[in-house]
Order: sequence, then C-alpha cells, then structure tokens
Amino acid sequence: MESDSDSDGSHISATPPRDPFPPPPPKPPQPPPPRQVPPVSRKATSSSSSSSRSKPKAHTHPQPPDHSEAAPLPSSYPPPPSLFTDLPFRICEPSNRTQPARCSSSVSSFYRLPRASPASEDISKSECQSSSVSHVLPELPHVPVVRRKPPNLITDSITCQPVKAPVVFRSGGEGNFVKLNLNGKRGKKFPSKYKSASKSRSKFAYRGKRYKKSEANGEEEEGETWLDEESDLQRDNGFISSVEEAVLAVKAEACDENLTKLLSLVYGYESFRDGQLQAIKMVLSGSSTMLVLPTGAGKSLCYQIPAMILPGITLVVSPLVSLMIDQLKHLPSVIKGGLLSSSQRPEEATETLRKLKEGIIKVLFVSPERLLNVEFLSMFRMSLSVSLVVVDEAHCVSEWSHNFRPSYMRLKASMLYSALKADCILAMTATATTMTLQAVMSALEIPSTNLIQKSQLRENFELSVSLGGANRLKDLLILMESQPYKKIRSIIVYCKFQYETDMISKYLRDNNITAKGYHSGLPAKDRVRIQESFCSNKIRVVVATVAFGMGLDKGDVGAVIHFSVPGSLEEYVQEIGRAGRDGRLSYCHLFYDEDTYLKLRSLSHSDGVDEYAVGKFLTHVFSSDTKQHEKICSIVIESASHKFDMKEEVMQTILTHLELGEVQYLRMLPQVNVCCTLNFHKSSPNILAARNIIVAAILKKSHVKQGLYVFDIPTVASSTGVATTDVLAEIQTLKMKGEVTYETKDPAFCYTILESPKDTSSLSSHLTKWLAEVESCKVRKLDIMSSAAMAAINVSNTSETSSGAKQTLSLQSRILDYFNGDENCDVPSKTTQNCSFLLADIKVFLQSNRQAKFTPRAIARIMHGVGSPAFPNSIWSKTHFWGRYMSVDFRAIMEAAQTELMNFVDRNAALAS
Ligand SMILES: Nc1ncnc2c1ncn2[C@@H]1O[C@H](COP(=O)(O)OP(=O)(O)OP(=O)(O)O)[C@@H](O)[C@H]1O
Repeated sequence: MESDSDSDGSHISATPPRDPFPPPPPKPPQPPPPRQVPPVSRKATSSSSSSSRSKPKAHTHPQPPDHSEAAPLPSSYPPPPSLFTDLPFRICEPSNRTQPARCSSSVSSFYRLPRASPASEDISKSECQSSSVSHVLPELPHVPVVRRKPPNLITDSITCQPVKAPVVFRSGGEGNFVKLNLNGKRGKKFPSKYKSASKSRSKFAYRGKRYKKSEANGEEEEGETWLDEESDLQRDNGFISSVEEAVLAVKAEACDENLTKLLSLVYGYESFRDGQLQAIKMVLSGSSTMLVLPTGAGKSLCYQIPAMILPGITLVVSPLVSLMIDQLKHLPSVIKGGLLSSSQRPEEATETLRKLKEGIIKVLFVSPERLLNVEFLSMFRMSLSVSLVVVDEAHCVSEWSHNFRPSYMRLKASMLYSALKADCILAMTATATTMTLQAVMSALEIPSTNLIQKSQLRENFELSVSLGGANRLKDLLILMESQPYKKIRSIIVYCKFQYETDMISKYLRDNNITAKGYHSGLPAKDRVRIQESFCSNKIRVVVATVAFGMGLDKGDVGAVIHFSVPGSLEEYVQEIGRAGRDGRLSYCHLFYDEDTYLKLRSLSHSDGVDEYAVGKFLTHVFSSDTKQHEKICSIVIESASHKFDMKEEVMQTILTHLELGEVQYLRMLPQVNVCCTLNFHKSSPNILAARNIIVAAILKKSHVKQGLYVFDIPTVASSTGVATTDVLAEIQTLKMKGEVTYETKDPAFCYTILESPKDTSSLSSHLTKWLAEVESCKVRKLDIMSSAAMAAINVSNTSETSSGAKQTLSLQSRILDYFNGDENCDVPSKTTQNCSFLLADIKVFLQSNRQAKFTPRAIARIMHGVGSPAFPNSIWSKTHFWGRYMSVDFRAIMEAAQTELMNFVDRNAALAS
C-alpha cells in the first residue's frame, strides 16, 4: 500500500501527521512595513530566539521576538562566484519524484440493484561493465569542477521559455502509456507554455532543428502545424529505423561511441554525464550494480538505455505511485511503458497485465507491494523474462535510511532472482550513507566492486542558514524580497506540517507573491494542477511538505527555502536537489527553529514499541490454528492498532520481519478488506451456489443480517483453497453480471503461518531491540541535521569572510562527511535529561486519569505531545500536560513514568488493603 504521507512515504519514520499539534496555527504576522531593511541574515540575527531557546520549555511559551527593528542585512548578497572554488571535494552535475494512495476501505455497490430475498432459494450461485568494471569509490577529496551558470531569474523569462531544458528533446511530456505516440498529439492536454515545453520534449531528437527554428521565429507553440502529417509519419518511420540501427550497433558492441550515438538520437544529449556510461555498461554486461549519483544527475537514463538493448522486460520498483506515473510520463517515446500498483482499479491492472503478456510493454513500473501478487509472480515464472530489475530510491530497502519502507524489505536479491528470474539488478539512490549502502548492497547481493558512487551533492548550490524565531513568516517574506531571491522565478518553500502550507502560501499571496500550498492531503486533481501551474511558471512559489518534489524535474527552480529544519541530512539533500537541475547557480536557505526541531524529535518516538506490546502482538499473530494447511490468517489493522497501541507501519514492519528475517515464520499475502457484505439480486443464492463453489462457501461461512450475507473473505478463501483476491475477483464478476452487489470493509494484513516461533519471548525481545535501534537512528539523524545547521550559523558568526560562502562550505562538508561514513559520530542532543517538576506532574496526571491504563511509553508520548493509536491526539491533546516536556529526553520521561506508575500501583494497593 503506497503511502501518501507527507513524509514521502517513510514508514518507520516520524511522519508528521496531518495535524499532529492540534492547537490552531499561529496567525500570520502583519506584513512588514514597506522598504524595511531586511533583518534576515545569513547570520543568527534573531537574538530573541536564542534567549527563548535557552530556557527549558516547561510551562510558558516564549514571546515572539520583535523583528520590527531587527538588524539590517548586508545591502547586497555575498557574491556567488567565489563560493565553489576551494572545495575539498568534487561535485557533480545537476533532477526527481511524487505521491500515492491508500487502499480504499470500502467498495460500495449497494442499492443500485433490487434485492433478492435470501429466503426464496433453491440454490444457484473475484535494471559493460567493460568486462571488468572496477569499484568506483567516492571521489573525495578532489579538485572542484567549477561550472558556473548564472541563476534563473525573473528577468530571464523575457528571453527564456519557462521549463525548457537546453535543447533536449527527450520524452513524452504527457506519458508513454504503453502505446508509442508517434503522431505527437499528446501535448494537447497541457495548456500554454507548459504545452510547448511538453511538445518539444515529446518530439524526437532530430526534430530539434525544426523547433529551434520556430523558436527563433517566436512561433514555437505553433511550430508543429507547418509540417504535414505525411512528412511527420515519414520522419517518424525514419527515426524508428535509425533508433533500431543504433540499438543493433550497441548490441553488437556496447562501446562509448555506439552508446553515445544512441543517446544523442533518442534524447538529443551530446554526451553522458559522470557515472552514466559506466552504469549502463555494467548493466549491459549483466552485473548487478549499486548506483549513487546526486539528485538530478540523470539516473533514470541508466536503466532506460539498457531497456532498449536488453531482450527481456525492465522492471522498475518505485516507492510512490505518483513517482511511477511521473517516470512513465518521462520515458522516451521509443520505450513502451506500463504501470502496476496496488492502488489501480482492477480493470487497469488487467489491461496492463494483458499488454505485458502480449509483449507490448518493455519497461514496467511496479510498486513493491505488487510483488506479492500471485498472478503477477506466476506470470513471470511461466512466460515473461526479466532482464533487469531496477530498485529506484534503493535507500528505502534499509531500515538505517531516512525513508525505510517495510515493503522494500521484500526486495531481497534471493526473491528477485528466484521469483522473477531476474538477470540483473540496478539499485539507484541519491541519498545513502555508508551504513545504508552496505545494508542495501547486502540485501540485493551486489558485490562491493559493483558500486558506482559519485559525490552526493551538486556544485551549484549556495547554502545558507539563519535562526528562525517566532517571526519566521516575516523573515521568510523579507528573505523573498531581498536579493537574490527577489528575482528568482521559481521557488519551493518546504515546511513540515500541512497546516503551514496553507498559512504560508496565503501570507505570501497577501504580499503579492503568487504562491500555492501543496501537501498530500489535497485531492490528487488539485496536486496535479498545482504542479502543472508551477511547471508552467504560472505560480512562482509552491509552499509544500515533503510530499512535493519527488518526480519533479523542473530545471529552473532557482531556490529552495526550508521554513523549518528537515528531519535528516538526507531529506535536506533530496529537497534542495529540486533546485538548480538545469545546472545554474541556485540558492537554498534554511530557517532553523528550535520548536520544530523539538517537535520532530518528539515525533521520532511515535513508532517506538515496548517488548510487552510486541510479545502480545506476536501471540495474536500466531494464535490461529496452524494445523489447517495454507489457512489464510488476517489481522484487522484498525482494531489491532488500537489494541496493541502500534501504528500500522510498525505492525507491518514486524510482520515483514517475520517473513523475511532469519527464520521465515509466515508468508505475507495481499492486503484486502476482509469483511464482505453481499446482497443477491437475480438468481437465488442456492442456485448460484450449485454452480459456483465460492458462492457455496460464502453461504456456508456467512451469517445473514437483515437479508444480507456477511462473511470473512480469508475464511471463505481458506475453505475453498483459493486466494483472497480470487474470492474478490469472483464477487466482482458476479456483480458485473448483475447477480450481486457487495460492500467490503476492515482492511487487514493477510498471511499464512509457516512455522510458529518456539520462543516467543526471545523473538519479541529481539524485535524490540531492533525497533529501538531504528528509533534511535531516526533521532540521531535529526540531531545531526540540527548540528550541521547550527554549525553553519556559528561559522557565519565567527568568520570574517563572506558568511554565505562559509555557510555553504560548512554545510557541504558536513553533508559529505555524513554520507561518507561519519554518520555515527556523537552529536550533542538539545534535550535535557531531567526537570524538577516532572515527577510531580506525572503523579498529578496519573491521579487525574485514573480510569486509563498507561504504560511508561504512553505517558512519555503524552508529555511530548505525540498521539498514538490508543492515546489519540483528538482526546489527549486536551490534557494540561500535552507536549509540556518536549525538551526533556523521551527516555528520561519513560523512566520517571515507570517509577511513578509503580508508586501509583503501590499506593492504590495500600489504600485497597
Ligand atoms: N547525459 C545527459 N545530458 C543532459 N541532460 C541529461 C543527461 N542525462 C539526464 N539528463 C537530464 O537530467 C534531468 C534529471 O534526470 P533524472 O530525473 O533521471 O535525475 P535523477 O538522477 O533521477 O534525479 P533525482 O534523484 O533527483 O530524481 C532530466 O531532465 C534528464 O533528461
């Protein structure tokens, strides 16, 4: 199930929920008086914020700092040119991803057909290596390659078209959904300027001249019309034969010359970027490869070109549906693509499967969950050959990454090789630490010699940080009205919480800046519209959560502003990676604010679990009768989540671990809504049952409630020896025939038990320890991010030279050190270990909530203002103690709570006796 969270799908991560901090959003401050000298500095100008910070945040809220007379900014922004000349490392060339959908909780088709009475019934009845590719280690330190293109400014728009890449004619802007689009009509859907960019991209490379010509004449948008369709067709045919020839040449000899010819023909690019050629050759030689290139470096091309050459299918596994859709859209027209995800409608999936079987699809984008699908796997076992499996955003495989996804755990080499019979694996990421890389390469069995790793940061960023206090909104506006931001045409402002996107965008609009808020809670249609408007430069600023950006390949984004501190350096690098993808200098400013840091730190604890709860959960998982062979067990997510006070993602992680750990205890099956209510309309149920064993089983296993048959899908599936999805497919068929209508509810994890653990307590202790390490890793990542931001602020305070350049250097070196092995360094935490009132407050809290059963963890969460399934925000945020001890270490609160809980029990026992 694809996540649609604003955490870009992070599962075990502290995912800011839609409104994790219920108090109403702060009111935007009044716009600053015109011509006010901007106080936002590259330095820590906000004195008030530092003073408020030094105090523990116990009972009072600090007064917002008054910025009305804040210190002036230097009149001009430090000049960029000197910024990148003395770097102790090398930075590469200038790219992207999107969002998802959750499985629907109910399928309703009721009441469209008349009901049949259940009583009248006699029975009737769902990714060359030039043979020896060597280990390419990170090239650090080395001489910087200084490429300096000026930034993208508003004034450029007079001479520049909006989204235009430098004469690159590559893919279909609107997509390559299976059918080749040879007639070039697809740009039609896109309006105005975006349409033109899309059109030009959708054309083949040789057409470049034609478009250049019409652009020069200022007729680009209409350029297509002066070519008649016949010549269009001839050109298309000619193009296809040229590509075929180039492909054959590469097949005969995968040399630089042949590959470059193919590149230029299909994409219109003159040369490969750093790492691309090497990766392509590796893959073509059949060597599984780990590719680490910076954001926007062109990783996609490293599987697209092999896909044209290799005989079988290229399967691309992506974490987010919208990312897949975007990648599909950007496939060059000569590569036929398709998509399979668990959020598709059945008929869409069937259509894609049909095309796959018919060999129409060459590159298939697939969600990891889809790999569970029996039909999907059997199809590969039987007939389809997979030449290459591409694991995009491969860091998701590792629990030590910033964006671990349990479903990615499934992507083990053994599974990919055996179940899919894949010849080769290509794992790609822009953000992986050494520890993450090791975990990914080990899971995917990629030898260390097959690592292609370039610097994980591009050279064209100017990075800066300032302290953000309570007047961050005002600071943001001042920043945006100062140089160079003032003149930048396209800007993304990242914030952490959904309500902030609306608040900030409104504030900017009120101050005459075209801005829109974007987060995963918006309807998909609105998200697409906003992205398109941004891409066509109708909107200058998008204020977004992490949900925006993945899949976004807008070359001219000139600045990325972080309204608050990101959760990790990985997240920061991914987000600034949306800027400067055209290679121009881009500006990235971060407002560091301690409040958000503390909130995020608290949220990092929202996935933590206790051994006791894990033990209870395991007992529940293995409670089914295992004697019945292949019995399908299910756990209804919502009720279990409440019962064990565990988030869905945590339960899923545990289950996946039980399937993929050292011992395979169970086998996971597709997640379905397990409770079905069926209404017969035409034939009587008994008549249907006589001809249909699934209907017969339904009648046997259901109870009738108000004339409707209510049954558990896994039970029916187990009794007939079919998959739950088959039961659903059968019911759907009956519905199409007008026989039934049905409704399903209760999404559940489904699995079959293969072996019950002999020692549940040692298993739960092992799992708890592992989950605790993952939790600490998350907290450490945030602390490292915070420490890097503070170091940059401090360097600008102490340094006499240009603070901008110093800050850039400071952040760059922190980032590169981090990605190259310094991830376990000790970072000071900003939380305190104790607070004199803590014990007393816990005591009062317990006394005033005698009716509830608390664990130390539950109390610590409430004191940190973090809801959980059993102690939701909606109820517990009303307590006086909610979020009051965010500045105190979570574990210290747990220990205090443990002590007080014991005292509490003792006192009650004494009173009772
Ligand atoms: N050899 C090349 N020459 C010029 N442009 C290229 C080349 N290869 C790729 N590009 C362009 O670079 C841009 C980024 O490519 P892509 O989206 O594949 O990046 P990426 O590495 O996947 O980035 P991210 O990790 O941020 O998603 C695209 O517009 C692509 O067409």
